[in-house]
Amino acid sequence: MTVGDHMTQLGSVMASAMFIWAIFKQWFPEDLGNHIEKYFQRLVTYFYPYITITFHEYQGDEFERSQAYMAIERYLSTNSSNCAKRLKANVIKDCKSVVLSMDDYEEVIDEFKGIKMWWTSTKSIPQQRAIFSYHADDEKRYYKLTSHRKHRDIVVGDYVQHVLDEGNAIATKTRQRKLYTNSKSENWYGNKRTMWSHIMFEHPSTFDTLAMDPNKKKEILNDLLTFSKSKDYYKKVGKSWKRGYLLYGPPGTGKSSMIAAMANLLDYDIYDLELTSVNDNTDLRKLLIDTSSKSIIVIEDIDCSLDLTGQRKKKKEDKKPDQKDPIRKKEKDKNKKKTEVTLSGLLNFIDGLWSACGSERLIIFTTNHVEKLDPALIRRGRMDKHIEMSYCCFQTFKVLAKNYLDLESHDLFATIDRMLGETKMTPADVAECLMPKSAEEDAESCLNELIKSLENAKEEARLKVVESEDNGGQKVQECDGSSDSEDD
Ligand SMILES: Nc1ncnc2c1ncn2[C@@H]1O[C@H](COP(=O)(O)OP(=O)(O)OP(=O)(O)O)[C@@H](O)[C@H]1O
Ligand SMILES: [Mg+2]
Repeated sequence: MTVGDHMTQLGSVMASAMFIWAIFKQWFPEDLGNHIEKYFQRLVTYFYPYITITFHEYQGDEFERSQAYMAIERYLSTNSSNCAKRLKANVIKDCKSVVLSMDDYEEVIDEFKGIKMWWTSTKSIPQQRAIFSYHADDEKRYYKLTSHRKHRDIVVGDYVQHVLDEGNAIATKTRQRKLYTNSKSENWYGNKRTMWSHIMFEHPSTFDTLAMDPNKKKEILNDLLTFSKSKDYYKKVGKSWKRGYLLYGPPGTGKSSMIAAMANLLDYDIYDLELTSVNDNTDLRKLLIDTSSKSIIVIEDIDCSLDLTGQRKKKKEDKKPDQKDPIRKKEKDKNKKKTEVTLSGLLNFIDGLWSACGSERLIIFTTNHVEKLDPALIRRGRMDKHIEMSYCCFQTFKVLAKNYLDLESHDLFATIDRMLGETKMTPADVAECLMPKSAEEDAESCLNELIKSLENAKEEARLKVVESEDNGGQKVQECDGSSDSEDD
């Protein structure tokens, strides 16, 4: 008879004895019954030569699945698929791969340093179902590890750690990156699980496809790689392991593409934080606590999200209509009424005590108007690196030409070089010109289209200057003639 059979038989004898005792217990006074049960348990433990450890899927009132449970699940999924007879299939990565794990009540045997370990996956179903529960179901799953008592130290110490480490290593290898976004505070219904919703993150942008000055690109790349390897350094200097980036520049210069490239480089998740959906500073803190390590927390268009900019500035500035971006202004006004997140709340989110929960995180703000931001928000230490994403220069164009047309040089490059120096055009607009619109369009016609667009942009810019000069002249005359003009 194997140890496994022995354990099963002994286990069932003990279980039967416990069952019989449960029937008899009701005939005893409560105190006496509890007393007998205590000694009975001790007796069972004395004769039962095994130790059993359970790992529950949810611990206490936590909404999140236990990290240990998930690590064991992954560890056993590599192990159990060979031995277990009943398996659960979990389809991942757009139905491209299947992860198998032990089905409920299935048992597998693992071996560690010559010692046998029995794993069972079990679930308990509550007698009374909750009328309303946040969990998808009320069944409580757990893994039970059983081994011989004489190996207790190895099981509790080395083996459990080995399983958790292996499980986490498998997670890193098979990790699917996610793009999270926060739902409106009023839709959380007190349930942590509804705070962030996510989709799989599969953005194709990389540092190779990102068009910008190669030296600047290399500097950012090194900065990111150094950060990701600096766990010990941050600990040594007493800083939490996080780094802030401010990406600024006109629309279409590659700020969002840069964030995607960063996530792809470091294999991080992205939390796209929509500040206007957050009710107040308390909710902001809850969201922060619920983000994982190895992630990028992004607040796009920070100047439009909240009135974070005007608090320390003159009121007069606020009263001016946002003529440049009326849609964003309207949105901003609408949202300002709903959210009570303040600048100090946001600063606390970035580098207050709460920000130290979790580690290995990037916090990125993007803006089209860096000059509008409160200096406190972007000072070094909060936003450690300020990166300007600007209009297309010749270096940027060369990366786009290589990516979009497979061209490293061409006779027309010299003309484009000269024209880019004279005209402001975003990489997004340049990329649009370089993209062939039909099968007949070859590289040269794309370059010619770009030259035409650059000529048009130059002419438009010239007309704007003439127009503004005319308006300026007119305004001076108006000011001379009237004392109650708007600017006064
Ligand atoms: N530097 C760049 N390198 C490569 N592609 C770029 C770059 N800038 C813009 N693009 C192209 O233009 C599109 C728009 O760029 P992106 O969304 O990154 O701009 P943005 O700076 O985030 O704009 P906004 O300020 O409006 O959010 C991208 O999908 C990409 O195809
Ligand atoms: Mg963007």
